Amino acid sequence: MGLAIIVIFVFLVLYIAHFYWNVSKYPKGPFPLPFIGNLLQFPAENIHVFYDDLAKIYGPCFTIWTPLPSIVLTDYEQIKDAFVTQETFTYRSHLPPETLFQPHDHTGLMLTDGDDWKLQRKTALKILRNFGLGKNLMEEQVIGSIREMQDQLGQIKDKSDVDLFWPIQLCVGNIINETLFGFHYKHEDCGKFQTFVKVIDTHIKSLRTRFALLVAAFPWLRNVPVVGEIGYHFMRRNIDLYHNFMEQEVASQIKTYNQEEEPTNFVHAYMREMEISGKPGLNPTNLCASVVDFWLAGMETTSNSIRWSIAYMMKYPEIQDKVRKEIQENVGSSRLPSIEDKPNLPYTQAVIHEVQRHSNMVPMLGSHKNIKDTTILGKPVPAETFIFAQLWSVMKNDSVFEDSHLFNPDRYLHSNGETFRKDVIERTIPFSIGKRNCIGEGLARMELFLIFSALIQNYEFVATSNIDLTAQWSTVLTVKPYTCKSVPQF
Ligand code: HEM
Repeated sequence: MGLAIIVIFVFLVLYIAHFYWNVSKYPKGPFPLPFIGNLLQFPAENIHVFYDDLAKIYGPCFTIWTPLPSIVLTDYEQIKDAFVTQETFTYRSHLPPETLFQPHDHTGLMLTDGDDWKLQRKTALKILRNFGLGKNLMEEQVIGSIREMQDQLGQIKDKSDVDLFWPIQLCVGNIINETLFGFHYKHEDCGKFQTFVKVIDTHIKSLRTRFALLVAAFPWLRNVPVVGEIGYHFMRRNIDLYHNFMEQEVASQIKTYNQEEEPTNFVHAYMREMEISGKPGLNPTNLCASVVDFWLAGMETTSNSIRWSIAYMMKYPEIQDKVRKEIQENVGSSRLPSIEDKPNLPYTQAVIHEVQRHSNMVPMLGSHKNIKDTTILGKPVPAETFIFAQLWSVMKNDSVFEDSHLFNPDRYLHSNGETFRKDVIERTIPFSIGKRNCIGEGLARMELFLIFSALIQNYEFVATSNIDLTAQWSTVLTVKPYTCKSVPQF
């Protein structure tokens, strides 16, 4: 008995000594405790605000123990040095809850790294580029989905109390669905779509809880009641519903693939790439995983951005009027705005930038990891450290955004109201920067422009109650639910 106590005591002393020796190798941050790191200091919500406050004490590159060593980056120069300049930070954590995104780790785009990731990313980018070139399939698909949304909005009888949630969600979902599978849901018959939107929503909300962080640090906690259930099993069961659904959709598209025809959806185009390249990494498992990634990464982000933009327009009706005036003068009312109109609508573009900056919707990125010892602007980063890059802090604190708390689209334009301020655009980074930035950025920018300008062209949106722009916290910062009066313009 006495010996056992001595052994445990020695083990604890050695563990604690090793822990603090390890702590000394990282950039300074709040004092961590052995076993639990800084977890007790974590707020239940708004972790990005907690990190932002810590940056005021420890600077823009500090360590937080979750209880795994994680470096938080809160300003542009640090993020640029890590993600643009260095390749080593393109690696992922490969820990839950992020691994739950896929039925199999190391598949698809978001959860792969090294050569596997390069192959998937290169293939997906090639397909998306091909869709955006030539007859511009992508723009056609976006406009087709906008028409479906217009139809849905037009059929709403009581225009004094309109909830835009599902029309926007379906429009964005249909664009991804068209791109991936080549068909879209009719608004009168979209029960299946609504079910998996709810599954994704639940998953995104459960990603950043303390229990999820604990299970990431100590995977054996999955077997402990309550912690394991909330931090792992509940999420696994929920997201499996969605994986099954995606597998079925991909399987039915694979059946319709015809080698003789030019591919018009992602599944067919990927199959074509499988045939042409013969690379073993291009296979049905990675195809399915890439499709899962596109849905997860592309839907909530884009639909939320559009919901935010209408909320801002209701809060600032004079800005909404100015956007509509610009659209009416340059596009008119007989057709929907197109990408060709973009250069003639600088104010509309400035508003979209400012909504993305001010709503600051993706507060911090999914975890990145470096596989080699390195430095970030002189600060040591040992291999296998997790990196949390806070885009939120950049777009709130960077000195280029004067009076950053104000919603002011004019900050993007020179005094002539026509040309853009490159210095301000450069630091507006909602899609992140560098080697692992958003692969859907081009599509997302097209969607934001075409959907937002079509909505403002066709309706005046008037708040029916106070518009509260305080965000709801989850992996993506969402706007509080609102309803509005939608006044048709023609
Ligand atoms: C307003 C809309 C969007 C925003 C703000 C956004 C933002 C981001 C950000 C910040 C990242 C980097 C994540 C990281 O480094 O961990 C990212 C990655 C990604 N995004 Fe987007 N995104 C949007 C729309 C889309 C769309 C429409 C798609 C595809 C249809 C998409 C697909 C992806 C994928 C697959 C990745 C992972 C890339 C990789 O790991 O190499 N996103 N997105």
